[in-house]
Parts: sequence; structure tokens; C-alpha cells
Amino acid sequence: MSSLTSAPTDAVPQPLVVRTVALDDLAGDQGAPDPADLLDLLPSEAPLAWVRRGDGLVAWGETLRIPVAGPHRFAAAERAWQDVLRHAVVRDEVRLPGTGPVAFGSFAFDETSPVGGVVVVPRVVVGRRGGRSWLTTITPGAHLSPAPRLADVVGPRVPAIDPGDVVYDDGAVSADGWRDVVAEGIAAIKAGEVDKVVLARDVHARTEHPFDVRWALDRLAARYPSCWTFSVDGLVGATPELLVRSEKGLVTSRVLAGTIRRTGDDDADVAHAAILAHSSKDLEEHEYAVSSVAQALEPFCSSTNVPDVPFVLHLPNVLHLASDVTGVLAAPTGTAAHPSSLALAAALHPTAAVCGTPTDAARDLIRRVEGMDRGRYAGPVGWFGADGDGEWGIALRSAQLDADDPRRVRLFAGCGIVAASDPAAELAESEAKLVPMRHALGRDASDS
Ligand SMILES: C=C(O[C@H]1C=CC=C(C(=O)O)[C@@H]1O)C(=O)O
Repeated sequence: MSSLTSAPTDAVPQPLVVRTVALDDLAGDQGAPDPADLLDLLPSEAPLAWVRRGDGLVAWGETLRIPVAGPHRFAAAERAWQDVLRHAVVRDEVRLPGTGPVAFGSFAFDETSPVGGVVVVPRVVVGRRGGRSWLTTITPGAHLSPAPRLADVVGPRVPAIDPGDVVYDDGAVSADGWRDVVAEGIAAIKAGEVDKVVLARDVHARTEHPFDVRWALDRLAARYPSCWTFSVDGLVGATPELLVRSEKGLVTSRVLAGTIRRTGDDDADVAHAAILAHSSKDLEEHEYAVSSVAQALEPFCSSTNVPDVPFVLHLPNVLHLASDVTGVLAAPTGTAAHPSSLALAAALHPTAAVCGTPTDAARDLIRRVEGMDRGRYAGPVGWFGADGDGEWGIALRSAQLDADDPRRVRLFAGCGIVAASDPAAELAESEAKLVPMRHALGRDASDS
């Protein structure tokens, strides 16, 4: 194994014991932590989260950290996870998606990025789905421990720290400079190099007080309930785009591309939704993204359903063209099992919603003109379990906390560019896509 595909076989120093117990019977238990508000359980140190409309998973502690890098980073993560599972003693008393052994992951957009990616096997996981809650502990050892209790693994409740005043600064490329980047993208499209390219920019933020990820998670989940609010290893955000969910042989992907800003006036936004639904520029942008997902899923599915026409997804900051692509997974010829959710994410990444069409040429163009390393922005982020099922979003509407300075945060936004794009309009769209993370770092309900 090359050093770039780091998934050391000694990643599992000893067997792990995994216990999942139901928390449902805690209702009314005076003084016990309430699993109904998952985010409220998180400690400030390295919180892990994947939450939507109150359901999902939160986790903390690190039983195992598996860094990966390079073009085979997904396969390396998968192998390491299988290795973990081979050494695990599991008792799962709940048996729902997200119970039993669970790992969180986040991967760089670009295989050449030094950032690579990481899989974190947490020490404690609390999950919730359809009114049922559970607690999983994952600890080194060889024998089953007594059933864990939530009160024993949740630390004292310490409120999230207000980041205080936030100062924003140019990222790798200034706003003006980014218009030129977009113009270069449009020129490349007109020259026939690509049909579509997605170009992104970053903005730097400096917070007055050390950035407490939980502050952002609470505000994102409250303001963007239809998005997947996530936190993995300092990457935090609320993404509206689901790269892939795989559950019991069914696969789903929510594809987004094509955007219009909201005005704050409901009547005007209804008119904007109609404009978006008929905009040939946005429909073209969307079609590239849907095709890339449908084509990537096809080899793994016995059947797929690709909507003919997108719907308009309403978010507080923007409206998007959206398509939910679904499929029934089939085991590849000669094998017994269908691919894991991470293998599917690897096959889908990067879709034309974050890279472009054709993929390789668009990625080359991004490397040439964007002027920054995206890190894990626009890469897959999510979780998977012992059976390989899981959920992976595309890390959009997100920010990366600086590992060396807890007051420094890098915010990201990108836009799909086609021949009919206009640099000034794309810059305005990128500002609208920065709104969720600016809100997450703010203090008041009105903070954008
Ligand atoms: C690349 C981003 O958005 C993608 C997802 C939805 C709509 C998009 C668009 O209309 O350009 C982008 O393809 C981002 O938010 O950083």
C-alpha cells in the first residue's frame, strides 16, 4: 500500500466492544439527559454530527482515527473500517440504521489535496429516528461491558460559546478577482474545453472568542431544518445536497444545481421559483448534475428512477432546482453483496453539481483557475455503519475550522458555470450561498 493511500493495517490496535441500547424508556426520567435534542448532548471538544429535522446521529470521543489520502482514499477508508469491524464484539439491542458500529467520515474534494480525509470511530454515539433513540458506546476491549447509561457518558452541560464579533476577510482570491476566475471558466466553456464547470471561493473569518462548533450547529439546524447539519473533524455546515443514502438495498441521491437568491418577500420568491423552473441556463446546469449522478449509479442498480423535471427546493437563503434520484441496488456479477454507501459515494464523487462536465476536464480547469485548495469543502461527508449502509452529503454551505487557531474559520461557496453565466451574477450567488455559515457565526436571529 502506498503512503498516499494510508489505511494502516495496524489501525486497530485491539478489539473493540460495541454496545447499543435503547433510550426510549428514559422519557420522564427526572434529571436524565434528554436524547430528544441530539445537538444539546454534544461536548465542545471535537463534536461529530449528522442531523436533520431532529433525527440523525451525534457522537463524541475518538476510539479510532483513520487518516486517508490520495486517489484511493475512499477504498482505504473502507478497508480500514472493515478491519475495525472484523475485530469488533457487537451487541446491538435496537437494530436500526445508525445503531451498532458507526463511523463518521469526511474526504477532500480533490485527490491531490494534502488534506486527504479522515474516518473517525467515536467513543459515544447517540441516535434518533422516528421517535426512537439509542445510545452506542465503542470502546477498546475484548469482552462485553455492562449496558451503558446516557447519564454516565454525557458530560456536564456547558452552553456553546458565543463567537463574539466576527471579522471577515478575502480568502485566496478577492471577490473582484473571483469574477475574473468565473470569466476564465466561461471562456474555457466557449473554447470547448468543458460544458460546465463549478468554481468556488473561500472567505476567511476571525472570531473574537474561540469558535465553538456547537454554536454553529445549533443555529444551522434551527434555520435550515431541511438540510443535513454536519460536523466532522472541524468541518461544519448544513448541506442541502445528499450525495447518497444507502439503506436496505435502496439508494437515494438529492441532486441540486441551478440557483436563484431569495428576496425575503414571499410573493416575489414565488415568482422567482417560476423563473428558476423555466430558466434554460439553470435547467442546463441541473441536467449535467442529474446525468452525472444517474450514470454513476447505473452500474450498481437493477433499476433507477430519474425524474424528468426538477422541483424547486426552498431554503431560507436560496431556491434550488432539485431532483431526487433513486435506485434499487444490485450485487455486481459474481459477488454476494452490493456496494457500501461509501463505495457509492466514491463512484459518484465528484458529481457535476460540484465539479463539472466532462468530469476530468472540469477538475483540471478548477485546479488551473480556482487559486485555492478546496480541502474537504464539496467532498463527501457523513457516516456509515457495519452493514455499509449510511448517508453521505456533499459538504456545501460549510466552513473549516483552522486546526492551529480556534479563532480562524474558512467559509466556502461555489457556483455552476455554463456558457450563459454572468460573472457578477455568479458572485452574487456565491454571497447568497455564504449566508448560512455567516448566520452560523452570528449572534442574532437576523444575522445573515
Ligand atoms: C457548489 C455549491 O452549490 C452547488 C449545489 C447547488 C447549486 C449549485 C449552483 O446552482 O451553482 C451548485 O452546483 C455551493 O453551495 O458551494
